[in-house]
Amino acid sequence: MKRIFSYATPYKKSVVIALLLMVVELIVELTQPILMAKIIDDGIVTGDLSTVTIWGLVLLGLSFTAFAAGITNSFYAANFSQGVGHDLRRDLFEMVQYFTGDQFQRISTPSLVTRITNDVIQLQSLLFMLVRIGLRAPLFIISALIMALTIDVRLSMILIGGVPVFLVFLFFILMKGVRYFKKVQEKLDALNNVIRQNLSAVRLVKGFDRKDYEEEQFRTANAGLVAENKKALWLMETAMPMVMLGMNAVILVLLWTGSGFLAFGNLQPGELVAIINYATRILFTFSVFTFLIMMVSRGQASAARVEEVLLSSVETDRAAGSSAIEHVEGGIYFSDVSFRRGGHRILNNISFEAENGSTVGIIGETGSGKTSLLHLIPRLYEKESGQILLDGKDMEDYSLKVLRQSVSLVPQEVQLFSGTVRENISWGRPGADEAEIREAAAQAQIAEFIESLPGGYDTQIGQKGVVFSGGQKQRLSIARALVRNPSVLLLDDSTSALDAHTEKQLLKSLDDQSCTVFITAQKISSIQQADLILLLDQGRMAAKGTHEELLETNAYYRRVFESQKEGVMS
Ligand SMILES: Nc1ncnc2c1ncn2[C@@H]1O[C@H](COP(=O)(O)OP(=O)(O)OP(=O)(O)O)[C@@H](O)[C@H]1O
Repeated sequence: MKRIFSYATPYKKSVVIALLLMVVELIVELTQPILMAKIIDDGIVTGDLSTVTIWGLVLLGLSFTAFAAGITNSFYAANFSQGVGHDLRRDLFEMVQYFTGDQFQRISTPSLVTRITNDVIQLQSLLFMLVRIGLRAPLFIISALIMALTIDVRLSMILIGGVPVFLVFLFFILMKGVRYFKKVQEKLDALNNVIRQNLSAVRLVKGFDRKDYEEEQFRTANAGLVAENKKALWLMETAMPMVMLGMNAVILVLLWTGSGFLAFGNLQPGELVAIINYATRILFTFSVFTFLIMMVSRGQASAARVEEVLLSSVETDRAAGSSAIEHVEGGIYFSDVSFRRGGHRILNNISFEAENGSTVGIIGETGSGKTSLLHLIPRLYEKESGQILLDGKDMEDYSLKVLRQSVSLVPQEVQLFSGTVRENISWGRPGADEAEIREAAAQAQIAEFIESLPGGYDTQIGQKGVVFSGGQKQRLSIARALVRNPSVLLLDDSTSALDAHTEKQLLKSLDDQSCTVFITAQKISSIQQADLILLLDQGRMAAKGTHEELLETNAYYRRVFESQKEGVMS
């Protein structure tokens, strides 16, 4: 919670004003029973109507003051809580932009969505209630007890005796509540996960006729959320009546003892009314406390989840580096690099050198570690051991900003955005001019197709526009990477959907680029012309060299090449 509270600093003024107004409300509330006692004892009992009128008017005036203070307090409390919510969402979103692959694996995407939206809303509500009644409730209980003591010590002791019992009970509820609400938020993550998976694979679900299975998954996740919510709410809903029951018992004891004191003339009727009034208000405050405890329980669970993301900054800051190196040429050197994920060694002692401006082909069976190797270059993942040099300097000496501006990755799963073709290409480098966008499209061998569209570069892509084929999408995403003028271009199986002719043209065009190009592929023909070919086998470097060298020295490479050649010819 500490980190969350630090977000209150810019809203100090709102908090201070809200708290001052809360004190006004508190003072009025505390004086009301005393004024009532005065009206009864000095006015009603003695038949003095003018005392009743004067103090009655004072009571009315004070009530209006409390009303105005309450409304204004709400306004400042809202200003404060909404402001903190806004800042939290902003920082969480920014933090996620710097997340490494491992961090995304640790906190899933649906969970991040829940944290940035729902968890922040929980915290906003908690902060609002804290400023509105959070301090007022305990302050009122303490001051009301003191006021009651000034009226009658004997009766007040009965009241004071009941308070610790309630506090222990409420603490127990708080501890249980935090556990329950943590589970509620986890179930919400699980439900979001099911919805996200279903929506992103909606065509697959229809194609495979898996609607019933998906509905069952949703029903289970939905029922899980309801069950945890019920548990948490049941806890809170039983706590409130139990507090009421206890406090009513205390009031009964007060009335019974107080009537005895009245009969013996040891107490004035107004004094008994005032003490009962304080007791009733304390009772009400305890019931508000129960509600507040529910919010604190829920807020604490949410705070822990939000802070987990915010505290990732330590990791991110470390990864971000603080180097002054601004320019990247593109020479890459791997020395004995190993990489581990989910407890498994994915890459083992990989070593190679890619000269600046050269083309490196990476080939190997599915799951051999090609994608993982590429992801180590822009530091989307962190290596376990070994050394990666960029232009002869340790990769970790570069700031993430410079590194990722110089290295362009075209991922295996192509991602286009809603918008025009032009916007999709210039997304790679905002500010790229028309000539640069067209040049990147030409280099990616997609310019001709774009120009054949009725809207040209203004054609809308996606649900409301043209749907591109797999190969067109691949080329568009290569254009998006090329418009950045990268020093290192990483193509992860990005030519797999192209026909042989287009692929050849594209590879030739890439060969003319001055950047270092890494291409992973299943087909040897896609990387045959590379200056260096890396053959991976279960995360190990099985062989490396040019196509001719590998044909000569590596039987496995030769066999694969022959079988692929036959496949093409047959
Ligand atoms: N997040 C992860 N957690 C654990 N293991 C992973 C993770 N991502 C990948 N792996 C494993 O790492 C190995 C290498 O995966 P990688 O995607 O790098 O292979 P690849 O050669 O690119 O495969 P493909 O040709 O199918 O794309 C695989 O065995 C895969 O199961």
